[in-house]
Amino acid sequence: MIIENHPFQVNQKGHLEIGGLDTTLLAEKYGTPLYVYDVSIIRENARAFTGTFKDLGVKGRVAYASKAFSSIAMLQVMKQEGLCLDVVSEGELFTALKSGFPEERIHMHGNNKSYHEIFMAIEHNIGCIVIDNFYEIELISAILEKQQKEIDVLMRVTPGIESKTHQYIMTGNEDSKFGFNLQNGQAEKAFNILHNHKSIRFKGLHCHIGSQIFETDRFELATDVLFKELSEWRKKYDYTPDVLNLGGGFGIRYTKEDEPIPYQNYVEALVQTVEEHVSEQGISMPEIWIEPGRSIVGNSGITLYTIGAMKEIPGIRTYISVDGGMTDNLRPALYGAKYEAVIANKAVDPVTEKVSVAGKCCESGDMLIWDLPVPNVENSDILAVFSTGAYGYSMANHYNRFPKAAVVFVENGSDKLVVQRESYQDMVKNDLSYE
Ligand SMILES: Cc1ncc(COP(=O)(O)O)c(C=O)c1O
Ligand SMILES: N[C@@H](CCCC[NH3+])C(=O)O
Repeated sequence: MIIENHPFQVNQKGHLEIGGLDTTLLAEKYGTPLYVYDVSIIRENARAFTGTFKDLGVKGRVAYASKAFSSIAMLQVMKQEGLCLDVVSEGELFTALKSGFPEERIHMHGNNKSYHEIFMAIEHNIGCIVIDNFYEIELISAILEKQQKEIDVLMRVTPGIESKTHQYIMTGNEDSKFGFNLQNGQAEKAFNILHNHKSIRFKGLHCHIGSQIFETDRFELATDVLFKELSEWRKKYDYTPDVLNLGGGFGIRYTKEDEPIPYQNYVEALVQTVEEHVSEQGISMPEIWIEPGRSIVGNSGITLYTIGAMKEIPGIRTYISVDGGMTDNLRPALYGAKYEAVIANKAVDPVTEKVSVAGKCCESGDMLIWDLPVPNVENSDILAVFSTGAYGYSMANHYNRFPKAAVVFVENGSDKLVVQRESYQDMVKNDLSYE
């Protein structure tokens, strides 16, 4: 039997399966909370993007936004799929290098890159730095001079477009901490510095309008805004871009209210919009780069929890508490994000009640799901929350000194531990005594 809205099945015992394996056995083997990824879904998602560029015969790059989930094993899967990689910090870059990711396929982002981060990126000859601000231009110039090198860069611009998503994850609006503003002339000023720079190879523009976006129209609108500016720069400076990076942000299904469109549609819409502008302006087609994070890993991951305490407040609600919460999934507390879940060991049992799933942190706001329909729930049942593959582990934290959970990859019926569960010893390893 197939689970509604999610790419998983139920086995003959009535247990939820992932990648051909019984989730209750995975929970028993590795403990809970446990993040489990079906790697075949990750590959399928990645190929939906790369395959569309191939089918359209358009030169493109798909850079996995590793902020969605960065670990050595995950980046090795991205490498195997031939993707490029977006990193936003020295830590993400370090992980990429440790995973053996080809340096020339790494792109570096960040709205406040440190001297150190830029130094490391240039030292490792990464493929591209996406410049965000004037201070960064100064830092890069000084480091290139010191290392006697050149580097490819893109310039991040904010097109002044509000995407239809949560306010915290909009990035392309005018009032944004990211990038150079197109409206007030900052972008043109930066362009003049970059275009004429002796050791910066200015390849083009970058724009990312936000995350968890379901329509193609805002992406098309943002592309229109870029071409309006580019048309000016062509007339004034005889400049045409080699590359346009149109960001990530493609939406996935968390609950039945979400209606994601096929990933192919985003690539097709972006390519078509760029082609129209290119032919109108009579210039050559730039390479189109995109940076999906959530859409590559989000629906491939689930989190398994063990249900513990339950509290019924007659006439109000029943709380069931799990052995994780906002420490392994901050999204409900931070964005009011919604999730769906099943009792993994009773995946086909008839629904009898609604319960609300609480985490075990000392915060009333530590609620994972409100009003979840479930069969008769008992202590020690296993709860499986869907679509936790993106921004789960990567935003995990140590509140209340809960150790970070383990991560397991499954593919073709076999399982492999890829991130160990943290120990209490790990938790205190940087603490020093004051006695
Ligand atoms: C610059 C940039 N690129 C790519 C992404 C990836 O976004 P998503 O995970 O929604 O695809 C983000 C996050 O919003 C981002 O800020
Ligand atoms: N962390 C966010 C997305 C941030 C995107 C990065 N700019 C989320 O969970 O939805």
